[in-house]
Amino acid sequence: MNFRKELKERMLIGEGAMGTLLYSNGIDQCYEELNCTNPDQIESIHRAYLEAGADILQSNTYGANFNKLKRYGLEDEVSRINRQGVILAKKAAKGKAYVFGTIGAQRSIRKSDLSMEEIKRGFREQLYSLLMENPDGILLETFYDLEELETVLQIVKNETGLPIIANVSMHELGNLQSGIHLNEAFQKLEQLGADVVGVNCRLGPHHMIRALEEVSLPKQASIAIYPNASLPDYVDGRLVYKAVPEYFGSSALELREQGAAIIGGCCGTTPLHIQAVKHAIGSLAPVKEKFTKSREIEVIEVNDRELELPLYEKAKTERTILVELDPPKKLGIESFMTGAEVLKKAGVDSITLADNSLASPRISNDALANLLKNQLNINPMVHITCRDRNLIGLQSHLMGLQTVGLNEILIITGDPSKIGDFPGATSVYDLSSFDLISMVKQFNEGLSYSGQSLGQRANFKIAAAFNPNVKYLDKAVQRMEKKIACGAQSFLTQPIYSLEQIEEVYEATKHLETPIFIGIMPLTSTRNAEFIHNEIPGIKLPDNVRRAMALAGDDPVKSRIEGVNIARELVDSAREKFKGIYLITPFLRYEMTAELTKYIRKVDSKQTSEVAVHE
Ligand SMILES: Cc1cc2nc3c(=O)[nH]c(=O)nc-3n(C[C@H](O)[C@H](O)[C@H](O)COP(=O)(O)OP(=O)(O)OC[C@H]3O[C@@H](n4cnc5c(N)ncnc54)[C@H](O)[C@@H]3O)c2cc1C
Ligand code: MET
Ligand SMILES: [Zn+2]
Repeated sequence: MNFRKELKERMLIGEGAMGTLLYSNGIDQCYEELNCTNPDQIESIHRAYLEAGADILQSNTYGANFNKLKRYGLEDEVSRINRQGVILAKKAAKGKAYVFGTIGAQRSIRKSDLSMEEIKRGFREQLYSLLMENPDGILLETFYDLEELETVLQIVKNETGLPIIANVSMHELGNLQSGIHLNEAFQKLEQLGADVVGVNCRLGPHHMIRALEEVSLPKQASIAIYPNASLPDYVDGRLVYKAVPEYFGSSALELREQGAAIIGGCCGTTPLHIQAVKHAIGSLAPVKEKFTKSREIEVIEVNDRELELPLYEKAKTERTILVELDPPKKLGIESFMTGAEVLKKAGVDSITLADNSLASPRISNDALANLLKNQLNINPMVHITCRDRNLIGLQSHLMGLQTVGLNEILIITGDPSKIGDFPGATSVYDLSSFDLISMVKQFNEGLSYSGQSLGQRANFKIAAAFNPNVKYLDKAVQRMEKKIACGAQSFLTQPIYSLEQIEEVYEATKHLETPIFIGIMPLTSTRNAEFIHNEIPGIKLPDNVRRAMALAGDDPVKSRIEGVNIARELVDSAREKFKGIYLITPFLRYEMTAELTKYIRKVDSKQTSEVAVHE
């Protein structure tokens, strides 16, 4: 038997599911451990697939790497489980089928914290264990992350001359997680030396066929397709797949027409599915040519609804004042709307609305932003955290904001749920602030997260957060630079309380062209000052500031005056060096931020007239 030769001459059939078959048999443990604890069961499943017509068996070692086995306390068993996996498949194959050593991705569909170094280490250990038992090839599967697959493929290429099947998994139809199209992914994998490039899992035959229609035949490599039985259904807390083997079989013919040379099955498939494939494709040869549908590139219109200069552009050349006015925590928006009106009259350029700041629920900021826009003709800035919405929610939210013309947004990670009123709530964090900034930039190019056309370009103006209240300012500046590289167009800082810090921020960021809005939040009382000084991470108030607030004591009027006076001093220093000022309204006390706004406008206009007199 010569795999590479046979692959060009006739269609080959792969195995079907192992994991979901064991799961549907009621097994709920580490499937790969069964290679050692219940070898007969694994061998008999391989045998059932062989009898159904499979030409390629794959070892039951999909998740048998250090990082996944560790979850079961089996990290010391990597070698034994993998070696035993190949031995069992060989025993079942009895020389009548090829046996490939299976290696599954370590990063799954969700973002994982595993570094590439950890992945490589785990991968190498698994690969060496499989190779000890002389498989006929290596099958890499369920790789949502192309970068991970490219990395491990290179390692296999360096370690062995055995045939390699490299299977990605699609995110949206035709696209991988990173937005790259299947056709390009196949070309890259072929260039790196995969004998077979393919797709497995997540989608059923229908979507695999549709995706292949836009994929051309590779120059050298062959194509493998391992669809799931169907899309999964969620019944009584378990994932179940519709089992229609005949449909699976007839789909195999279409997959062949679209270029597949190997057809197997992934989740939800059974020996009956593989038998149906065998009946359908018999001993046909793979196609040598095919019609490739051109990719539908929808016309992306440029959205030209720009009415005002974006805030980040404005802040490059003239004084720009943003004031944060947070949505109320209770129903009833009278004082919020009054506050917004007062701030508008005071001369703010925009009102920014936090997204459930401090991880506690507030009236949704997009609803209030809409009211501000429509009722008060204010162009608000909407904060968006990565905490409360998953990848679906974030994309839908952005499309909604774009549709109603709320394009000024501030992207932040978001305070974690555990600090807020519902500490048990999930902090989603499907995306980091860097990822979300990149995604919005991609929206502005007319593409969704996974690279599908949105039909139009969005026109978001992307602000990001800069926290200078950290031990190492240079690290925070590096994060800014990374955010700029992702697409950030301006920065708003955490509140700053000392003149020295304004100077430090200026020195540390003066090389950047991206405008910075310096955050200033007036203190409201001595208690407020002491809380910030003693409990808020990273913030230390200068002694004179704490003393001044303490002198005002419990008197609310004196405290307000003192709070505004201290903020004025900070404003004076900030306005000399930065055009952007970001005033944060404490506890809906908008009269304080309105007073500061008027103050800035007044001193600016005074300066302008002084300059005019000199001229
Ligand atoms: C202008 C502004 C507006 C905000 N609006 C909201 C809001 O609407 N809703 C809300 O819930 N929260 C809000 N926050 C709070 C913010 O989400 C938290 O401060 C969050 O922890 C940091 O988010 P980020 O996007 O600035 O940080 P990112 O740069 O995305 O950092 C994320 C995490 O990385 C770590 N990190 C950051 N910098 C460093 C560093 N120098 N060294 C080591 N680790 C680091 C921290 O753990 C941090 O939490 C706002 C903050 C700012 C500055
Ligand atoms: N081949 C593996 C199995 O059937 C891959 C599953 S994809 C999550 O268990
Ligand atoms: Zn699968």
